[in-house]
Amino acid sequence: MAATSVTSLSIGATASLNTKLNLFSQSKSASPRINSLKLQSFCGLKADSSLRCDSESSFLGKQSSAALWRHLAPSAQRENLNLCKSLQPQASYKVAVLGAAGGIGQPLALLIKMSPLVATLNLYDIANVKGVAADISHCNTPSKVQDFTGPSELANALKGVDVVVIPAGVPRKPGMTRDDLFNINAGIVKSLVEAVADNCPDAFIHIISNPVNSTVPIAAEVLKQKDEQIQELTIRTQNGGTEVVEAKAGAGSATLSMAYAAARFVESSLRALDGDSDVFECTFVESDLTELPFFASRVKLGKKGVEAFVTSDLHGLSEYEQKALEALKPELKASIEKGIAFAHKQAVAA
Ligand SMILES: NC(=O)C1=CN([C@@H]2O[C@H](COP(=O)(O)OP(=O)(O)OC[C@H]3O[C@@H](n4cnc5c(N)ncnc54)[C@H](O)[C@@H]3O)[C@@H](O)[C@H]2O)C=CC1
Ligand SMILES: O=C([O-])CC(=O)C(=O)O
Repeated sequence: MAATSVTSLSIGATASLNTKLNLFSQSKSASPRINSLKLQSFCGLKADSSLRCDSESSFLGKQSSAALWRHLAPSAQRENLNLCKSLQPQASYKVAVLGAAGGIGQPLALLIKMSPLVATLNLYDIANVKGVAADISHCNTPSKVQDFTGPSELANALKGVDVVVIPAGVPRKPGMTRDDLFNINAGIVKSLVEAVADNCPDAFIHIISNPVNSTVPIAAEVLKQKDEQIQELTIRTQNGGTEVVEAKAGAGSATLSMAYAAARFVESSLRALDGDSDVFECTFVESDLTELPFFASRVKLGKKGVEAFVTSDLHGLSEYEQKALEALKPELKASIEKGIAFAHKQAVAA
């Protein structure tokens, strides 16, 4: 039997594009490290709009909850916080269970459905998840339950998710070691974590699929590789024009790809003028998406030009993206001001 000092491991806030890889393990006997602001997370079974601090129905149980409270109360007082007030849970988080139709996935989904902190519970599996979701959705707690079946629906299951739990894969049969599961479960975990990195890179990821001593490192590696790929891709995108100038070695800059992009924009403009209500393009344009007066934005085109901005594009940025956005602002601001000053000067001179 493979050595397992751990029974479940978690990876927190992983592919946040800044190598912020945070691994920690929980043995069955380990006591949880608790941040007072996160105390409400431990009140999961209480599906009520308000919680008592000595909640008996916490996942921690009555004694542990009381011990936790004794531990936290002095520091709460020191910080002059009314912890009880801060324990009002709000159903605002999105959780996904991948492998939700399985032996662990089903009761896990049911238990998560009890949490007052969950607004949306996405249940994903390669089969049989519709019935599970329908069944669980009849529990009258606040969260909305959605089902997703098969790889084509995986990305949608993960969009905007805050916490992902992965009990997908095969379990042991008598006579098997956990390591015997490696050949099947390694690939499953790899592909699921790749999808997490692509769709909710800042989510907490909890891996249950065995052998965890290998599947957690697989997940960590997948996330690191994705991180490197994103950085490479960002630099390549920033230098796209230079790549062509250098390849043409003095014979000009981008012409074919630019003509293609412009022709596509013309076609989109014509469709918008023609009344098509589903025309979206990216363009550097006067915009109030940021504090800068112009910004490259995805816009909806209509008969009168730009009809709306897709504001959601700037929501949920990873730390890497947020830093990159802040870093570009001074240079972009200077370029915009230079253009405006030039136009003013010309107007005065005329
Ligand atoms: N970390 C730990 O302490 C423990 C880990 N486990 C492990 O948890 C895993 C799940 O165990 P059970 O729920 O009993 O197994 P199960 O066979 O009942 O459920 C697994 C589920 O995963 C789904 N699945 C398979 N491939 C998938 C994919 N590519 N994407 C999404 N879903 C997929 C299956 O359709 C099934 O619904 C096993 O690997 C088991 O060894 C089990 C107990 C404790
Ligand atoms: O023994 C298994 O295969 C499942 C497991 O990891 C556990 O129960 O600790």
